[in-house]
Amino acid sequence: MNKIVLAIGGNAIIKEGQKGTIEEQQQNINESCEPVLKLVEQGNTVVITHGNGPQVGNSLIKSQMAESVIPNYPLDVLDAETEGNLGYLIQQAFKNKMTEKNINKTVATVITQSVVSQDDPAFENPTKPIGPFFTKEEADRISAEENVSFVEDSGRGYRRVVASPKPTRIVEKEAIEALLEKDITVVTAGGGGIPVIEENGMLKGVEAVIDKDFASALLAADINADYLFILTGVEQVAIHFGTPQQQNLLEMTIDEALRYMDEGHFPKGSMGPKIEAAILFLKKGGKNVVITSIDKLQEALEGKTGTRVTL
Ligand SMILES: Nc1ncnc2c1ncn2[C@@H]1O[C@H](COP(=O)(O)OP(=O)(O)O)[C@@H](O)[C@H]1O
Ligand SMILES: NC(=O)OP(=O)(O)O
Repeated sequence: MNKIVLAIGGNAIIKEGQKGTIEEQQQNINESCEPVLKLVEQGNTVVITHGNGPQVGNSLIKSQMAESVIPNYPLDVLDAETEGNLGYLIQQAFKNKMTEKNINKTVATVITQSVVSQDDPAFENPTKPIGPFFTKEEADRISAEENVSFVEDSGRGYRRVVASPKPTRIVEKEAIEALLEKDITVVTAGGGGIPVIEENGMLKGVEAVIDKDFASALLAADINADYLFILTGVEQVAIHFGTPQQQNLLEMTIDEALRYMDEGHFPKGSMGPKIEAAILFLKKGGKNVVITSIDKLQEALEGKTGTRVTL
């Protein structure tokens, strides 16, 4: 049977147009359980990673709005908060579904730290969209008042952007492997893990949000996963996305992917990192990487849909 890493986008947990209440997030996570549990029932070892873009952006707004009464928290601590609270919601939803189906397994969340380089140029060039979507007028007003940057996000509106350095090491990798050896379903690398730098061998949090696709690719390669599924809002990656010329892709080689990237088909804050993460996984020795939506997981595993990136 296979070891499968499933990376679930933060935008699948708070969907476009939703405010992000806990009930909405629980409902969305519940909907994700069925296809994932099917993999567990088939005997696969499953690792669930997830995004935190909408959630950590919301936490940042909450923290800033409450600043006059309680201390503001740095972004790494907010990353940790979202990794904890989403981990809780995910492990509870999966455990309940397993109980319903008489699957006697433990689900556990591992809070992870992801080491990044202090010199990563991403600190000077914020690209990671977080939080809610705003109109252009709202984004212009907020950026003038608060000195924060916004980008247009795949035709869905404007979102605040923060630095997103590349993870180089998952500190808690051995803990994850130990749980997998005990056949425990692991939820981990949430929000890409908490960004930390190493100074004289010591770890220290830094203010950023790691792309969970990169952290998932790194983790999947490090634990020798057979499959990395990058699950997002679309069934397949496309060129000319969102235009009348849109063409969905069942497969593309790394060279084709890099050419499409150069031609601007994969935006930096959305599809771009997924493609780069897929390439990273393959270059680190990974074999199978597919980008698709969670409801198409089984069909994608059978090669019928999704977009497979190949060497
Ligand atoms: N070339 C493309 N092909 C398919 N989807 C694309 C493309 N370019 C941008 N997108 C958009 O990017 C989204 C994935 O990015 P995002 O929602 O930020 O990821 P996540 O699911 O990790 O939160 C897709 O749902 C789609 O709306
Ligand atoms: N941290 C992260 O990659 O979050 P999203 O998947 O929500 O963008």
